[in-house]
Amino acid sequence: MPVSIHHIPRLLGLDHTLALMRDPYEFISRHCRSFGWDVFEMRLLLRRTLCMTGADAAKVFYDPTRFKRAGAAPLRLQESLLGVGGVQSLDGVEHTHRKQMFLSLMSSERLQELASIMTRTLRTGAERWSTLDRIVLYDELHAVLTRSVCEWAGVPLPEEDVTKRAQQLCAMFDRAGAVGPPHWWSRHARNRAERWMAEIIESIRAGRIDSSQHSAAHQIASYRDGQGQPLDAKTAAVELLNVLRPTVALSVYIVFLVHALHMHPEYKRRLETQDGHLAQAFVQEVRRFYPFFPAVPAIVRESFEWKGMPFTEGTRVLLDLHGVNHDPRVWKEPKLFMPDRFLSWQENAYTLVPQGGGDHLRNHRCAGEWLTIALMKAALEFFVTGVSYQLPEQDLGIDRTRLPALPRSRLILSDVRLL
Ligand code: HEM
Repeated sequence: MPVSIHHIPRLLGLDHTLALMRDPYEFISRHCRSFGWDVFEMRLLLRRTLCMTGADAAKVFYDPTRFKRAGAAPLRLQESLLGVGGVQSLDGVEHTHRKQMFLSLMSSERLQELASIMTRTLRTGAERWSTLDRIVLYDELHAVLTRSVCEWAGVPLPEEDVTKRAQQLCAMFDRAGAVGPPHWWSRHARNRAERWMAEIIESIRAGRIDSSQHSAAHQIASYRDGQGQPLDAKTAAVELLNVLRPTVALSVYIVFLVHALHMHPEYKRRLETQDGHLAQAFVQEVRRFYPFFPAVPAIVRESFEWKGMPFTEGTRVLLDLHGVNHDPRVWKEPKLFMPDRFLSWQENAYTLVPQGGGDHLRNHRCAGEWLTIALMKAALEFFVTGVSYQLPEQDLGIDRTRLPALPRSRLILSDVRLL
């Protein structure tokens, strides 16, 4: 029996876009708490929008019979973060077919291969860092991850282009949520990067680049859809960027790993001596605890009612990913950083959703989640046993008004020494 409510929880006012942008991580859960309900209505970009939080909401949100993704992402995010025509915007069999291609890149051997490349590249980076007074880790990681993922994905990257390409890949996720000039730079960066990727795809197809058959570039260039058709070069470029861009975005999580090690030195000591269970638990808690991707959008496919709220066909809906990860009904002391909670955790596709929920193939859950965990574990090992460093005086407070959130200092390291 659906629960009925007499008054629809609704935010008063013409539009709430600015309020959401000012407080992207807490906005939805704060209002759900004040309404005492898991869903409320507001206006976003002048459209009626429903915001939902909690594990039950995640279960409904990831039911593809109720929601679709075509037309869900606002144009400004397509022009910067996502691109047009990528897997994020597909539904049904077309989505599953293309998603399968992404998931086929994620065998455990391939994940370990990228983890080894990244560790090697981190060591080379740290050799240079050891000659400098101090470094800003967030900025340095962009080049490390760009080099690593290009090598792994079969994308040739001349040394003289590393800085430029790293800046372009970073701008797509680091400035996408901004307004004004930083957002325009993000769009410009996407245009340049898509042209670069389209050239790579065409060169592979013409046999001018001999990339490994297993590489992401080769797989995307030779992908055929359900009708046996290849992707046009622009869409293939968007999909190759769907591998490169988020891998460089791991710089955010690696900064948070080092931040967490600094704030909780007892874990550093335990990680030096304990087996992989604690490393896995530490990585999971970093993904749960720190703010990264605040919410995801979808569109109601056919009208239905949930918790007394009418979900009318065509309405935009936001699922509060950060709020689900901090829901006190599921997580004891959600605002405390406690990796031990994951030592006995039962895997659940709807309570821990930093990279989306549900099923990786059938739903839009992040295609790179296993890769993210593998690279975070490799980075954790490097910063625990591979290198020593100091954190000089700096502002380590997390700026939650920017997207993605980051320590205000972007994490400054000094006295770096390879061990
Ligand atoms: C850096 C950490 C990462 C975070 C926080 C993250 C987060 C997310 C989120 C929230 C979604 C959307 C889920 C949804 O729409 O329901 C997503 C989708 C996706 N992610 Fe990630 N991601 C990360 C890393 C990666 C990596 C490393 C890759 C690839 C190598 C990747 C590839 C994708 C793709 C292709 C999709 C679209 C999936 C689909 O629409 O079916 N992500 N990610």
